[in-house]
Amino acid sequence: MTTQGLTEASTSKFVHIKEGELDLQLHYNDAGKGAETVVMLHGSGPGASGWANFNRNVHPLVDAGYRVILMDSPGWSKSDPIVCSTSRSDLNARALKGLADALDLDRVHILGNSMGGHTAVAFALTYPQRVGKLVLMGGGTGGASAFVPMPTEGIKLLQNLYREPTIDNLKKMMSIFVFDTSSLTEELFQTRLDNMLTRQDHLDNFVKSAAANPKQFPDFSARLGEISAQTLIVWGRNDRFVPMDTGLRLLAGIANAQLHVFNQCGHWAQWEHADTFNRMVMDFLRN
Ligand SMILES: O=C(O)/C=C/C(=O)/C=C/C=C(\O)C(=O)O
Repeated sequence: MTTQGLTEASTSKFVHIKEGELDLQLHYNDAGKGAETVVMLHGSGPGASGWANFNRNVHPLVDAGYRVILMDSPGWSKSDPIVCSTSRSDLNARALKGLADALDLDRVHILGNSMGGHTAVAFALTYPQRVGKLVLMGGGTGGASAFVPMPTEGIKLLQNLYREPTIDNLKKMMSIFVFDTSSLTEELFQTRLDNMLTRQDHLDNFVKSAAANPKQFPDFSARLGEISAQTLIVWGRNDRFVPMDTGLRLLAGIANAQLHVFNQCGHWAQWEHADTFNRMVMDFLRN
């Protein structure tokens, strides 16, 4: 199949899920028709969505023969709003279980970015039989860094942007989000700002959630040994949001893991180094 014509609008779908205490509508994008499915999970920034995070990764994977599902987590984009006062990683994992059940997907590969990585690990710990391979980028577990003060400078800017969603605060955050800021266009800023402001309820709920439970992403370090899935960990050496030693903790804990570190790369490896990243992921999934 060739991906010409695949757009956010042409792949956009909704589903109602009931999973434990979760009873809500999820938005997702569904692209490609392969026998194997790759689920992509976005990060926690304001205005993030599956399509915003992975628009440089969907087409190559669809062309390589995979079905690609982008799940918008509860509280983001076109999915229903929610206040989370417990573990956001586990809440998202339950949402993914509901989505996988609704789509009749027994087993999925999961590619998670930042919060999406935390969610992928939570899913692998709770539903190990439903996981093929894992790709974790700039995320996988919460917990303290041995080297960098927490919250990091990036997370402080992200939280500030949730509280005051202005173009200036967006630009401040984005200025340390990626390594090469010359790749950020006014169009990208404007799209992201529009995404954020369309859902003031999501912004308010994120702030409420953080007030109710500042540790939205628990530290899974002690349980990483339970994960048997083959895992590719990808990090940017210049990540100022989730520090690189989190990747080393994942590598130490997950037995079948390998780590790739991109130089000159911030928190968005899948976007900043998209071509190499896509080749690496396809090679990892294939072998
Ligand atoms: O605080 C954490 O551990 C996780 C932070 C994130 O998930 C940040 C992600 C930001 C994006 O991916 C974005 O597109 O804004």
